[in-house]
Amino acid sequence: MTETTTTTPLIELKGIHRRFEHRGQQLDVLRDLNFRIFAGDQVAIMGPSGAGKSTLLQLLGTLDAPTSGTMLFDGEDVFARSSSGLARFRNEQVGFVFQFHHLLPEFTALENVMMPGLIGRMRKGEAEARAMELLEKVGLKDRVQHQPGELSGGEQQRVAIARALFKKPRLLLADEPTGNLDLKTGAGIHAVLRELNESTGVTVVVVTHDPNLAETMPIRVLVDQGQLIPQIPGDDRLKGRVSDDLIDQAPRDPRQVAAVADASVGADGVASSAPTPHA
Ligand SMILES: Nc1ncnc2c1ncn2[C@@H]1O[C@H](COP(=O)(O)OP(=O)(O)OP(=O)(O)O)[C@@H](O)[C@H]1O
Repeated sequence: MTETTTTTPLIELKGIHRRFEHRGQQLDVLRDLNFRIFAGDQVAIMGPSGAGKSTLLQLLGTLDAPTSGTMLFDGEDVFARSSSGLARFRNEQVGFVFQFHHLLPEFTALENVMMPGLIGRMRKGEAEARAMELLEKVGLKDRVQHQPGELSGGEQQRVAIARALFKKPRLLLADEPTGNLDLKTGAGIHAVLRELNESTGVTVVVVTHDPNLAETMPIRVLVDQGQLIPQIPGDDRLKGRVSDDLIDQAPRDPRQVAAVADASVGADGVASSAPTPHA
């Protein structure tokens, strides 16, 4: 579904900076990050552990806010909203899928998927019909009455994807959705995400460690030194999405980045100095 376009981006990140402060130390995870995502894009975000992938995804989903910078969603400065306005934004526009599916174990697949509708006071019949349609789309028509414990890991993740799409969000964010799965099952999950992107037009952004899975997504970016650069230097598909001077930038040796990130983790397992220290 991805193509270079001149229309208004669905999301525009402008000069995003995210600094964490921990025990008096500052950690600048994202630094002057600029990126555009267009409606219908399929984006893979890669980068070594600690580079800031989850931080970026959390910002895209407004679960976290930048220290400075702007995020426009369909032209609107979303972080200018009140906290209830942000909650409404998330509820209406964003679906989340995480590494661990967070399904309710005592409910069936169907009930899990229709839960957002029931919470939102949708009529039961309507919620059920929508959930059935989504479960069919993710290939689980024959598993609707199974509880999560009676489903495989890949099937559970498909249920989580169906649930994330229940409210017809325009943006689907997935943080390592295959991190807990073997390669073949993970490939199946990426295929489902691509099919849903193509059939519903939902914009998909996936964080993944796995280069094989990332390769199935047309837009591939790397978090490197707090910015987003193409995974493949010179990748024309990034035109209009990252600034021209970053398009040809080659990533640093990932082992170097990982080594710096590891060095930033203190004995308590929490980052205590910056992978990209603030001068
Ligand atoms: N709330 C926080 N307070 C302090 N430091 C934080 C906080 N959240 C994240 N960090 C630090 O920010 C850095 C980036 O974290 P993030 O989770 O975004 O990395 P990641 O690229 O997703 O890593 P991984 O692949 O291991 O999940 C890490 O060094 C982390 O310790």
